Amino acid sequence: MASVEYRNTRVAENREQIEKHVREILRLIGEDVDREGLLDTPARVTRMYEEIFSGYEANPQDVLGVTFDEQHEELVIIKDIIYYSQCEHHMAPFFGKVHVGYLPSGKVAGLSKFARLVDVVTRKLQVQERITSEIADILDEVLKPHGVMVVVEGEHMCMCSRGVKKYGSETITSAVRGSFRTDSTLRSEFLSLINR
Ligand SMILES: Nc1nc2c(ncn2[C@@H]2O[C@H](COP(=O)(O)OP(=O)(O)OP(=O)(O)O)[C@@H](O)[C@H]2O)c(=O)[nH]1
Ligand SMILES: [Zn+2]
Repeated sequence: MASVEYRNTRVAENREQIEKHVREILRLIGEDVDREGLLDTPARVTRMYEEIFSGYEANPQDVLGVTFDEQHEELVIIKDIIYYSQCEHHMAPFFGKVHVGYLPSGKVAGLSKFARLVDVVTRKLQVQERITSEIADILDEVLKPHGVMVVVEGEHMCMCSRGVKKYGSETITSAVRGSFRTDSTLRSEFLSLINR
């Protein structure tokens, strides 16, 4: 599989209904839905949903695509993979970076596939902890490596723009599988390389 750009086809199928409901929300918050600036907003929001909720239809295992045999059994790190997601509590954006490290056991995946995996796991309603463990579990399942470690950094708009309003606070989550669980030197090597 080369580059497949996923879209949420359910959103496309239900376009009219979604647009109608967005328009209704605008009306209910006190907006003039007929003013010029808002006329195309329901359609724009619907198109945006096709994109930001495109993760529902992808099979994350397939996204890793072609894996190949390679006898490199030392640490491989793909760091600073940017993601944008929506928190399932408020439907507010949260975003940041994913760092992945793994110890291959004879099978590696194309580097871009890690970024594609991050895209499909994050482009749906999520919580940061689940993003972290889903990525670790999928890599563990597909590549069957000696070990995997995933670190996710995130800034949550539901904590910045509303509620506690703590702009700039950062959430860091990690998940370890296989040898990363028991080998603290390996974890330290991974952390020092992603923080260098
Ligand atoms: N653990 C976790 N919590 C999250 C994530 N995204 C948002 N939240 C939290 O989900 C919680 C929802 O709490 P509720 O008390 O039901 O909602 P709320 O009244 O809007 O809470 P406040 O944000 O404290 O005003 C909040 O504490 C959010 O900060 C996430 O990715 N992981
Ligand atoms: Zn939230």
